[in-house]
Order: sequence, then C-alpha cells, then structure tokens
Amino acid sequence: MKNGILSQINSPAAIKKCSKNELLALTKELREFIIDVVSTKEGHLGASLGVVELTVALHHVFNTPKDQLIWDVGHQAYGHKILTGRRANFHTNRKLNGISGFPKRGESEYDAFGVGHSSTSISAALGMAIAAQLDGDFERQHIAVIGDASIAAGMAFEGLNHAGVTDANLLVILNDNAIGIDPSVGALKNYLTKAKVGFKPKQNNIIEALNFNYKGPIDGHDLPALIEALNELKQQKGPRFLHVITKKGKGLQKAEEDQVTYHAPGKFDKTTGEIISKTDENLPPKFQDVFGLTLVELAEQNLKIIGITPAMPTGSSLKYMMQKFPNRAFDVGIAEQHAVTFAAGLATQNYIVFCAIYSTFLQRAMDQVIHDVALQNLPVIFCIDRAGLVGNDGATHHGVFDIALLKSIPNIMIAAPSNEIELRNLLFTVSKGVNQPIAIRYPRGRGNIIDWQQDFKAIPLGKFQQLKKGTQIAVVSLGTLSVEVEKAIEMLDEKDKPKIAHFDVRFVKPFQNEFFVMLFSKFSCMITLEDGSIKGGFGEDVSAFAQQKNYPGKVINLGIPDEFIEHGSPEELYDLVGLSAAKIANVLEENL
Ligand SMILES: Cc1ncc(C[n+]2csc(CCOP(=O)(O)OP(=O)(O)O)c2C)c(N)n1
Ligand SMILES: CC(=O)[C@@H](O)[C@H](O)COP(=O)(O)O
Ligand SMILES: [Mg+2]
Repeated sequence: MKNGILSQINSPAAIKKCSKNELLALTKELREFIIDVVSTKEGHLGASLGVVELTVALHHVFNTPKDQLIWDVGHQAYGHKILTGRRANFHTNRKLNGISGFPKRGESEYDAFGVGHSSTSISAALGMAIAAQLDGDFERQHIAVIGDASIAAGMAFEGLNHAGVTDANLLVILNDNAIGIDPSVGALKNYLTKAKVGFKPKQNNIIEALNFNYKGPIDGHDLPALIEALNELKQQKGPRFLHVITKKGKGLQKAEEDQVTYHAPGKFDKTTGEIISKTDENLPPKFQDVFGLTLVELAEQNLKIIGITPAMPTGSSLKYMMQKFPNRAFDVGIAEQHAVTFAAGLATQNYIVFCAIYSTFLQRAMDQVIHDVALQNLPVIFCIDRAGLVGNDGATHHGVFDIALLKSIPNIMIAAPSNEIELRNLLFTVSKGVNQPIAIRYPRGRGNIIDWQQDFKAIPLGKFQQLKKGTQIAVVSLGTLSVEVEKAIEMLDEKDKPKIAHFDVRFVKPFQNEFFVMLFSKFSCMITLEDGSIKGGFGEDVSAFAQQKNYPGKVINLGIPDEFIEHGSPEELYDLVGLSAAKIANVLEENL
C-alpha cells in the first residue's frame, strides 16, 4: 500500500504515536506486505504471519531497542524487521548480500540477539537482564518471544529454571500456535492445550511453579488485548510470562489450512495462496527423500529398525516411516540432545537406530554423541542431512562443522556418499548391523539421478572408489562434490583430461592409509575437496599424512574457509568459496 501507514513507519518511535485505528491499519498492511514479498522472494511465511499483531503491540508498548526484544529461532521476525527500518530492503531477505532471514546483531540495533537455532531466547534475555541489574538499570525490559515447540527444548527449560530464582526484569512471551514446523509433540504440548481450553492453569500452573508471574492465555490476534496485557506487564518487575494463543499462517487461508507446507512454502500466488510449485515428477529426488523412502523399504524388512528425528519429520523425510511404522519412528520434538541419547538407549537393546539430524542442529548434541554413543561404542546410525552449505538460511544453518567435530571422536565412522544410489546402498549396508557408530552426511536439495531406487548393493565400509583414471593429478573428493569435480574435468582441454584421476574417498574416518600411500606413489599432485570447514577437515588429515610420509608432491586442500559463510543460493555460495565446477577447473588448470 504505497501511501498507507506502513510506508510512514521507519522505526518503532512512529508506532508509539499511532492511534488505535492506525495500529489496526498497520497490522493489516504489515500482513499484506509480508505475504506480498514472501510470495515471490520466498522464505519463512507462516510464523511471521502468526505474530503480526504481537509484533506491532510489542514495538508500540515497549521502548525498543533500549528495551531488548529477542525472537526465538527468529523465523517469525519478518514483521519486526520491516517495522525497524528494513521495509525498503526487505526484498533482499535471505539473498546474497541482502538482509538475513533471522535477527542478527550486526544488521540492526533492534536485533538484540542473533538467532536461527531454537530455544536460546530465554537464556540470552536473562543474561541481558542480569547485566542491566549489575549496571544499576532497573527500568530496562528484556523480552523473549518463544514458540510452543521451542519452549519444549531443554535449553529453554534451563533458562526458565534459572530465571525463576532471580528478580531479573524478564518477560517471556509464549507464542502458542500448537505447532512447530510439524505438529508439536510431548507432554508440555498437551499441558498447553489444556491451558487453552479453559483448564485452570492456576491449579497447577507449571510456569507459576517456577516463580514466574503468569498471565493468559490471551488471544494473540486481539491487538487491544495484547496492548493492554503488555502495558500491565510492563509496570511489573521480575520474571513474568505471557501466554498468547495465535494461529500460524494467520491471514492467508491456505497458510492457516496447511501450516506445515506454509512454514516455508516457496513461491505462491499472493491472492489465492496457491503454491507455484516445481512439479516433482521427472526431477531427481531430494536427498532427504532418498533417506526417508529407503528407510521405509529397510524397515519393512527388518523389525529392529528405528527412526528418530528431533522435530523435523517433514524436513528429514522421516515422515514416511512415521506414517508407515508409527511405533518405530519417533519425533521427539526440538530435543537434539535427547534424540541422540534416546537412540543410544535403544541401541543398547540391539535395535538398529537411524537418528536423522541436520548437521547444524547436531552441533547441539555433541556431548551426547561423545559421551553416550562413541564412548560406549554404540552402533547408532547418524543420518546427517543438510551437510554442506544449505543456502538461504545462511551462517546459522550451514552444515559445515560436522566433519571437524566428529573426526576427533574415537570409534565413529564418517561417510559421505557421492550420490543418491551411494546413499541408498550405504543405508542398506549399515541396516545389516554395524559394530560402531557411523555418521552418514548428505546435502540439502536434489541429486542428479532420477532412476535412483535400484536394487540394493552392499558398499565395502571404509573403502574409497576410483571414478576416473589419470596420470598426473589425483583429485580426491568427498561426498556429492564429486559431481562438481566431474563437471570441472569436462571443462578442461581434451589433452588435459587424461592427466586427471578422480577418486571418491567415501569415508573420512577411518583414515585410509593404504589408499593415500598408493596415491603418493603415483601422483605428483593431490587435490582434496570437502563441503565442510577446511579447519579440522578431511584435507588436513591428508596433508598431515603426506608430511609424515615425506610425500614430495603438492597437496592442495579445497573446502569451506575458516569463516562464517553468509546466506545466498547454494550455487552462489559454493562459487564464492571456490567449490563450484568453474573454480575447481581453475585449480586443476593452474596445477597441470
Ligand atoms: C535447535 C533447533 N532445532 C530445530 C530447528 C528447526 N526449526 C525451526 S523453526 C522450528 C519449529 C519452531 O516451532 P515454534 O517454536 O512453535 O515456533 P512457530 O514456528 O510455531 O512460530 C524448528 C523445529 C531449529 N531452528 N533449531
Ligand atoms: C527456521 C528453521 O530453522 C527451519 O525452518 C529451517 O530453515 C529448515 O531448513 P530446511 O528448509 O533446509 O528444511
Ligand atoms: Mg509453534
């Protein structure tokens, strides 16, 4: 709306001056603006639509950025960004060199804390609140807005538990829409559901039991009610808790009706809400579907197979096994630490446990991987999805540390299949039983093989494979980077192609000494490639081994540089870090 009220809002100061009717008009225009931009630029839709009124009310009542506002996960903060000076460039959201899809301290003074991983907001807000007390500032407010799935994560409870024994100026707002990305799970979800249907939470209100002043539940789309409640809470001190009930996708009927899809729907018609989808047929599969559909095939044949996901049934495609074998496939909620140790417990009883966790979210469960799985040498099969650069979610979500983190842990085998068939056969091979933990990493998005559901063929665990013979340079790629290497070789002059040998190392760990000794004896130059951090990566092991063996040739390690990589398309980012086919071809040519 060109000359509507939203076009006049360049900071929350202007929102404070709005009349009640202007605020109502603002919520309408803000919702339309979010729908308009996300319908073509893509991103997280449902969560932001669900907190439009809450966002306007918060910036109307509180004095941001002095009062510090933290959005848990931050996928719902599009309205916050638009109202805090980023309306004009909101169309760059999640794009290369554009604004981040999540609140980010370096992007705006209104983004009090960088987010992307869930359940951090209470701890961060409490830290800021205690700091204010230590600074002698007893007026400043610290507000954490957290969703019903995110508050069920252990870290959120740790924050509540600590806050409850302080007199910190902390307001926790529970945005309760009864769904995560997929339907919320767990006893807390059931408790909150009862609280919403008139159950007297006062009788045994777990939040009040933790010494919070609890208010609600109130309608999170009733702007006047929100403003009244926030003004009341603003006058109070100490730990407070406001329970608001919202609808994810509010204001776009399709998004309200299909909240899972419209969490991040891609492009859609802003009027009808219809998704403008790229039809799946004749496209290669998503790696997550290779995992999810293959696991169903394996689970049909083997009753000992179990699947686990921490809150990502759709994203990991464990949903297929959950639908077919609901008593053997578990969504444990946003609880990566629990997921890993739950898997470990099952593994002690000789179940074959496939624990599906995004690389970035696995970071949260590293002690459980070490202490509960590897130390006891329990054969948990970690299916690490979103390995490598994920793209538009950016630095908080790239899966670039799993190799470095896992490689230093004894007993763990680390595999990176180079394509969909390799992934499928690896899942088949390990489903026959392994005698140690294994991590199988694969990327976000689609592969290249349409006819991938072929007969199973066992893979020799721990062994490389040669993809192309050559005479001068040994290219040793990890995972699906093998595809980029093949494209790079094709870019070379015909006379140079025979000089390049290409190996798929397949396994980072155990380190394949004989394989590399063989390479040292045959090639004058070696180039390793990994879609993981170069620091502590697989290439470092090869270079160290080459030095130990006094290899006279050159070893070049290509990987993700030792810095956080921002958001953009995967193609843009891989080219940026030198792992696109064109950039790989340059390195080959420079060393011929
Ligand atoms: C540690 C971690 N695990 C998983 C995710 C993926 N994730 C992003 S949003 C989301 C659901 C959040 O649900 P809720 O807190 O209820 O917020 P809503 O989307 O309903 O607004 C999940 C699981 C994440 N961001 N961080
Ligand atoms: C906000 C969040 O953490 C998730 O929605 C994440 O963005 C999902 O990533 P994928 O789109 O790769 O499943
Ligand atoms: Mg929710």
